[in-house]
This record gives sequence, structure tokens and C-alpha cells, in this order.
Amino acid sequence: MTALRAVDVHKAYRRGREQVHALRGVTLEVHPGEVVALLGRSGSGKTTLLNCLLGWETPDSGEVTVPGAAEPGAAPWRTVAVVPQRFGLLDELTLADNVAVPAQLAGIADPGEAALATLGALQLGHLADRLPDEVSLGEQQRTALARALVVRPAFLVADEPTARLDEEMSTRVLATLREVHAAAGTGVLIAGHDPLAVAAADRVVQLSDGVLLG
Ligand SMILES: Nc1ncnc2c1ncn2[C@@H]1O[C@H](COP(=O)(O)OP(=O)(O)OP(=O)(O)O)[C@@H](O)[C@H]1O
Repeated sequence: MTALRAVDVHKAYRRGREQVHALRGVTLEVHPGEVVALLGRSGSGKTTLLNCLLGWETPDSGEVTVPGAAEPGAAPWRTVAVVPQRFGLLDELTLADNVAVPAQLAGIADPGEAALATLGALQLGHLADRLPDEVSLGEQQRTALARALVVRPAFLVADEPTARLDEEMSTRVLATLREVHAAAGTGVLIAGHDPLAVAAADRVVQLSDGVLLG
């Protein structure tokens, strides 16, 4: 498995008459089995870079490589799973069903069972039948993580996974990311501005006004 890679990526948005250069020639590789923290203040371009890596946005120039995506029948979202900034849980579905949906789409033999096992691994088994608005924000966040992990992705991209959590819960979520990484060799990219994420990472890179430092 090769790296998840962005090479010399540029991306600008138009805001009225103004051009906002969100990314100015960013090159970043995340190798299988490493945890990378992507730091940067608000507006530095972190989400734009993640969106380009996920194929949700097309760079103006430069190249993004998602391992395995070029193979026939490949689904990039199975290779690179995401925990979005706003979780994206479906309000009408229980936590178990939220997690079962990607398992089903991925053709996993027993999606319900896989969902329960993944929720259990994140200490959420007892909440499986609740709706998202019947659990805490931290529990919603961990459910989004379970939904990303249920397809056993090669890479996991998490946009500010600790932004809405207190220190204790942040530590727990980051420990879970490290455990997943250790157990499955998953490459993890954590974006945010949380010093705790730095402590959990093998490597730290910083975006500043669309340029990657270090
Ligand atoms: N759809 C858009 N249209 C116009 N400008 C945008 C759009 N998306 C992002 N931008 C601008 O591009 C720059 C980078 O935004 P981005 O969301 O990537 O930053 P970020 O580092 O993820 O910020 P945050 O930490 O607040 O989420 C910002 O100046 C932002 O205002």
C-alpha cells in the first residue's frame, strides 16, 4: 500500500471579486501506519487540504494520489475513511444503524454485527439503540469514528476530532485513534489546533496561510 499523497496542490476560492488562496503548493504524504498531526490556525487551509485528499474537492493544480483508487471497482472511501468536523450522523437512525450503513455499502457480510462490534470497541455498545440527539457530543464524535472504522480503512482522516470535547474526552478519542493505528496499521491524519493531537502524533506538520511548514 502506497502513501496517501498530495503533491504541489493549489486551490483558490472566489469570494466576490477576491481570490482566496486556500492552498499554495502543498505537498504532504501520509504513509501506512503513521499518525500525522496537521496543525494550523483557523482559515489556514486544513479542511481544504483534507477535502482534496478525500476527493471531495478538485485541486486547481497539483496531484492527489489515493492508494488503490485507480483499481477497477475501487471505492476511495473504503481506503480513506473520514470523521468530518460536524460528524454527519443521520438523525433518524440509531447509532448502530449509522455505523451499519457504510458496512452494508462496503458489502461486509453482517453489517449489523460489524456495527455492534465496532461500537463496542469504542465503549458505545450500550448506546447502540439510541438516536444521535439522545447521546452526548463526545459519544456522537466517537460514533462518527466508529462509522469511519467499520470498513477497516487503510487511512483515516479526522477533521478536528477533539474540537468539541473536554480534555478527558479528547485524550480518550486520541488514544482510540492510536489504538486503531496500532491494531490495524491504519495511517491517520488528524487536523486541528489541539496540542493534545501533537502528543498523539508520530509527525507534526503545520499549515500557515496555505503553505505547509515542517
Ligand atoms: N467554499 C469556499 N468559498 C470561499 N472561501 C472558502 C471556501 N472554503 C474555504 N474558504 C476559505 O479558504 C481558506 C481556508 O479555509 P479552510 O476551511 O480550509 O481552513 P481551516 O484551516 O480548515 O479552518 P478551520 O480550522 O476554521 O476549519 C479560508 O480563508 C476560508 O475562508
